[in-house]
Amino acid sequence: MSEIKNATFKSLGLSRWLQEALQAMKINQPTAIQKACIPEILKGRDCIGGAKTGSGKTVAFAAPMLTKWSEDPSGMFGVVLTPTRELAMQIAEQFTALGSSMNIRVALVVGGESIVDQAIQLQKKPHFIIATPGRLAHHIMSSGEDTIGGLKRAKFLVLDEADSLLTDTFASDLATCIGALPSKDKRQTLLFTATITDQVRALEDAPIQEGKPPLFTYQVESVDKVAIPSTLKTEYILVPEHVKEAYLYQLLTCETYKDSSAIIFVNRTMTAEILRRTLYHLEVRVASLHSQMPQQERTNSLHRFRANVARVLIATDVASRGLDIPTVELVINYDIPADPDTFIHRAGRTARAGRSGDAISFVTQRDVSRIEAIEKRINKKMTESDKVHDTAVIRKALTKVTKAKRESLMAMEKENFGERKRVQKRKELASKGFRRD
Ligand SMILES: Nc1ncnc2c1ncn2[C@@H]1O[C@H](COP(=O)(O)OP(=O)(O)OP(=O)(O)O)[C@@H](O)[C@H]1O
Repeated sequence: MSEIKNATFKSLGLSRWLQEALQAMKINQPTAIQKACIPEILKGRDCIGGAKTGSGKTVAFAAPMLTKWSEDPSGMFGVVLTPTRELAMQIAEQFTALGSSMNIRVALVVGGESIVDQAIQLQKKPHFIIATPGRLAHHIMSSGEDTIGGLKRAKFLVLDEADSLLTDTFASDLATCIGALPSKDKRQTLLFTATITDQVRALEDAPIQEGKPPLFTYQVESVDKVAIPSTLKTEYILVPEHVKEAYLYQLLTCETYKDSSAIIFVNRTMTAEILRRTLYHLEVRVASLHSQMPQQERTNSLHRFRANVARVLIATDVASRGLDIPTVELVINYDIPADPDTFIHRAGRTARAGRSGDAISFVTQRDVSRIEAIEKRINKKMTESDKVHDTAVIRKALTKVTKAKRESLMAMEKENFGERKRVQKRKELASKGFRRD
C-alpha cells in the first residue's frame, strides 16, 4: 500500500524519456488515478478509470500507452475517441508534446476541418489517432479501414469521456469505429470519465477474455462520496428570470471577479449569442463557443480565451467536458443543466489539478428541483453567494444592460441569426411528416 502511496513515475514503470517529458511539463508526482491505473495498463489490462475533473486522467491513459509504444514505435498504435472537437485537439496537443522527443506522429480527425487534409495525415501512418467518432467513422466508411492508417493493427482504444461516448448520440459512429479496430481480445480498451454511469459500469460485467488479464476498475469518487474536487467552492445566487443579464454583469464586474477568467455556461446557442453581444457592448472582453459557430471561429475563440485576450468565455455544453485551462477561476451556470452530471463537468472547468475555483449557479424559481438533484448527486449543499445582493446596484446596472441587450437583439435580427438552424429544424420536421403550418 505504502509502495503505491510513495510511487513515482519511475516506480510505476514509465519509460525514462517519458519521465523526462513529464518533468519538462512540471508534472512531477503522479496523482491518485495515475498511481492506480498506470501499472495495471502496463500489465496489459483493460481499464475503467473514474476520477474527478482535473485529476489527471489524460496522463493516466496517455503515459502507459506511450511507454508501450516506445518499445516498438512503428505504425499505428492507438486510437483515442472523445466527444468534442476541442477536447480532441487538446489531447492531440498533449500526445504531441509528450512524444516530441520520440518523433511521434499524431493525427487529429475531427469534424469541421478539411477531410482531404485529414486523409493525407492518415495516409502518413500515424502512431496515434485522436478523433471525434463521427469524423473517424466518415473516413472509415469512405476509404475502408486499410487505407486509414492501419487501424486493424491498433493495440489500444481509449474512450475518453466514456459516459458521453456510450450514449445513443454516438452509438452508430462508435460502432463503425470499433468495427474497424482489432477485436477486444487483441487490443486493450481504456475508458475514462469523471462521471461513471450505468452504461459504463455495465461493461464491468463483460466476460473475461481468454488469455487476457481481467478488467481493472478504479473509481476515486467512491472513496469520499463527493463527486467534485475539494478545492471547488459551489455557490448559488437567486435571480429573477427577467434580470439575469444584469446580475451577470454585476457578478463579472464585482470586486472579487472583475479580473477573473470565467466560463459562463448556457443551455442554448441563442442565449450564448445574445450574452456575447451584450457583454461586448458593456466592454467585457468576451468570446463564445457553441455548435452553431464555424469550426475556425470556435478554434479562434478558444485560443483568445486561453491567451486571456478574452477573459470571459460564453459556452454551451460543447465546452463542458475535458477542457483544461488552468487559469479559469470562475464558472457561472447562467442556466442550470437538466443532468446533474453535466453540472459536474461544467464546474470542473475550474479548480483543476489542486487549484481552487468557484462555481456559481444562477437559480430562478423554475430551477429549484434541478439544484436539489445536483446537490444530491455531488453530495454537497451549495451556499448562497454574497457577491451580488444589493438590489439598488442591480437597478443601476439594469438600464445600461437592457440597452446593450436591445442593441444586440436588433443586430441579430438584422443578420438573421439562427436562420440556418431554423431552416434545418423545418427540414427535420418536414422529413417527419409535419407540415409548415
Ligand atoms: N501528476 C500531475 N501533477 C500535476 N499536474 C498534473 C498531473 N497530471 C496531470 N496534471 C495536470 O492537471 C491538469 C488536469 O489534467 P486532465 O486534463 O488530464 O484532467 P482530467 O482528469 O482529464 O479532467 P476532466 O475530467 O475535466 O477531463 C492538466 O493541466 C495536467 O497537465
